[in-house]
Amino acid sequence: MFEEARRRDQQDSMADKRALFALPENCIYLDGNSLGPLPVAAKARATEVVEQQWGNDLITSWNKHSWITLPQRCGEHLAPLLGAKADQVICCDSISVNLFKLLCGALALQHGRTKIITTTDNFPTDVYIVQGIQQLLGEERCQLITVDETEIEAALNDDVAILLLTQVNFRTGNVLNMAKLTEMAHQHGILTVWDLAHSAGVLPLELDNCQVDFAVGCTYKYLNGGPGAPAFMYVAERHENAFIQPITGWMGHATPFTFSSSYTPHQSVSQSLTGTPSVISMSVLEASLEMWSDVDIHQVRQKSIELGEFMLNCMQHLQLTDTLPLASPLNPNQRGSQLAFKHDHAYAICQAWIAEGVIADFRAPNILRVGFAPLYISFQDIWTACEALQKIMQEKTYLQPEYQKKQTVT
Ligand SMILES: Cc1ncc(COP(=O)(O)O)c(C=O)c1O
Ligand SMILES: Nc1c(O)cccc1C(=O)C[C@H](N)C(=O)O
Repeated sequence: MFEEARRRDQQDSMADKRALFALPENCIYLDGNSLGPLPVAAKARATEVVEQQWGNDLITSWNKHSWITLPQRCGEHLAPLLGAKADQVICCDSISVNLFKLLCGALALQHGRTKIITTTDNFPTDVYIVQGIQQLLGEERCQLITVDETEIEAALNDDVAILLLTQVNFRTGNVLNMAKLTEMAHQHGILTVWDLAHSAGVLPLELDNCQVDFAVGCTYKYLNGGPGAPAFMYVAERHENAFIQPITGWMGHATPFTFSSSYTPHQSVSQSLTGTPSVISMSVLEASLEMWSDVDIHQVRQKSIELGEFMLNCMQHLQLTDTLPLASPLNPNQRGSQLAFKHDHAYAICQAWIAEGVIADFRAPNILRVGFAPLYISFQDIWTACEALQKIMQEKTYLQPEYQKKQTVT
């Protein structure tokens, strides 16, 4: 398998992209689906923004370095990756806050319809935000309905206001069919909101072609924007005039610097902004997004699938398949850029793997999760990681007490 890994790395047309990242030595990083590593360009931009722009040019930087248009510029970099025409994507806040804005605004467009359907196994914040809106507006104006991923289609009817779905399940990696579900929702007059946290930067997306209404996503995973990097929002052009988000801050005003005492929404996606952009984070994000200008997302997807399939072959070769059964779909086209394995000691196995220099993550209650970020992960990384895993499983090193101790953030 090692020879095969070496051969595939030699044939990898994306192998040169690894040099764009400041990866630590002796570390195989299989957690870019939670926090992407540091791009070299982002590190340099952080220094420039802090030392030169903030340190030296001070407040003149809003104009001199165009800080004020960072949310729109980051949106422009993202749009092609999302399959969106320009002027529909903007960077701001977090997924959670952006979901609040989109869901409230979309509910208002649905005159009298109150039901928001999402999946029971969605990432919790998506569900919590709907619960919060339900509490704020009362059940007569917002009603949360959660269904199994297999029951989504059956739950769609003319009473439903919004279908809120995460395209790639954060635990299993199962991919929902965006084109089909969006079309089915529209047949019932339902608006769709897609969470692209585990899709952006790794799955080819076609928001415009799929006629998606609204979408959110984060930039700290496969897009390498850094911890807590600003999220993004997509508002389809056809909703631009009618959609009004509820956190009507001055940055969403048509003319913020007239300091008018009454709110006039910006007639563009900029209306989705609320307050001052986090300039340092967003500048770093912009440097990371610039890396994508010559990357073919279809090639990224192809390598992601190959890495996943190669890992499954290695696991089989090393006789790990029975001890670590797959919790992800077997069909690579049906899963995102990750594999999930079930084990009662998944947490401790993950800790023992980290001690061997392989960083993956644990998702409660029993999932060992591995993410594939094709720009910097090699086939040899996968083979080396699997060999380390085999040693841990054979020697049962995960039973050592030091690996059982739970940390705050897993
Ligand atoms: C599907 C999904 N939605 C939302 C979030 C988190 O959103 P936020 O940016 O608000 O922390 C995550 C991960 O943290 C996620 O996996
Ligand atoms: N956003 C995170 C954070 O602030 C701390 C730790 C992890 C995260 C994550 O992104 C978790 C991730 N969405 C997941 O799928 O598990």
